[in-house]
Amino acid sequence: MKLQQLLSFTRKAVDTYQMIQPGDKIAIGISGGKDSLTLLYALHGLKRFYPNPFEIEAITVDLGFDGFETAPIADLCAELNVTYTVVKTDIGKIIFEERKEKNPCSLCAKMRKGSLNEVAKAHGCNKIAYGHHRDDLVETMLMSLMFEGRFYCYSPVTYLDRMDLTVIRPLLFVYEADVIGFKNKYNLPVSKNPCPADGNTKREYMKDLLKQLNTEHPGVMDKMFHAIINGNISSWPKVDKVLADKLNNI
Ligand SMILES: Nc1ncnc2c1ncn2[C@@H]1O[C@H](COP(=O)(O)OP(=O)(O)OP(=O)(O)O)[C@@H](O)[C@H]1O
Repeated sequence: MKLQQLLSFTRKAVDTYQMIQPGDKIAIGISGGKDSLTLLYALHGLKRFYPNPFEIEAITVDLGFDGFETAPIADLCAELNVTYTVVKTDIGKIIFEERKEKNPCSLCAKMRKGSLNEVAKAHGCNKIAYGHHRDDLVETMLMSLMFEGRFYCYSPVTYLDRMDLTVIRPLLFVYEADVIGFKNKYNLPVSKNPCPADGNTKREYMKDLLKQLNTEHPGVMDKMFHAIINGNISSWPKVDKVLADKLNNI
C-alpha cells in the first residue's frame, strides 16, 4: 500500500466517524509494532491537508522488558518532526515476576492504557489514537463472541469520562495485509515485541482460525466486518441513511 492509499482510508474513517475536531491534540500510542508506526505516518500525513487543524505527538509505554529498542522510533519521530515520549514502567516485571499472572494480557493492557492516558493528559492531549485495523476488529468481535458470549467490539470513537479523553481508531478501515505492505514498502523501523506471551495468546489463536475460515470461505472476514460496522453493536453509532451511504464500498 502506498502512502496515498493509507491517507485515503484514514480520511474516510476520520470523516465517517468525525474523529477529529479543530484544535485537537492527539497522542498516538506507539508500541513499536507495524500498526502503530503506520498510524504515525497516517496522522502525520493527514495533518498536512485535513481541514480541521490538529496536533499530534507520539508516546510509547516501555513495559520494561529487556531488549526493547526505542531509538529507531525516536529517529523516525525526529525525521517527521513529531514530539516523542517514552514512559518507563515496570509493568512487565509486575505481571510476569511478581504476580505471575496466568492471563497476563488483560492486566497488561489495563496498566499500559492507564500509563498512556495519564501521560497524554499531562501533555495536554484530549485524544488518544490506537493503531487497531480492520482485522483487529474482526478478531476482537469473534473473541468476545466465543469466549464471553456477547456480540461486541470497541467502537471507532470512545469517550473515557473518568479521564475526559477520547480514544480514536483511524485505521479501522485498513486491512492488516495493507499495513504489512506499507511497513515493507516504507521500511518502518518495527521494534520486536519482547513480551514472553507474544505469539502465544488467544488473539493468535483467533488470527489462525480466521485465516483458515477465510481460506475455506473467501470473503467471510468482510462479512463479519460489515456485521460490526452496520450498527448492530450497542456502543456503535446507529446507521442511518447518511452513514449507510458513507459505509458503502468499505
Ligand atoms: N506499549 C505501548 N505504548 C503505547 N501505545 C501502545 C503500546 N502498546 C499498544 N499500544 C497502542 O495500542 C494499540 C493496540 O494495541 P495492541 O497490543 O493490540 O497492538 P498491535 O495490534 O499489536 O499493534 P502494533 O502492531 O502497533 O503493536 C496499538 O496499535 C498502539 O496504538
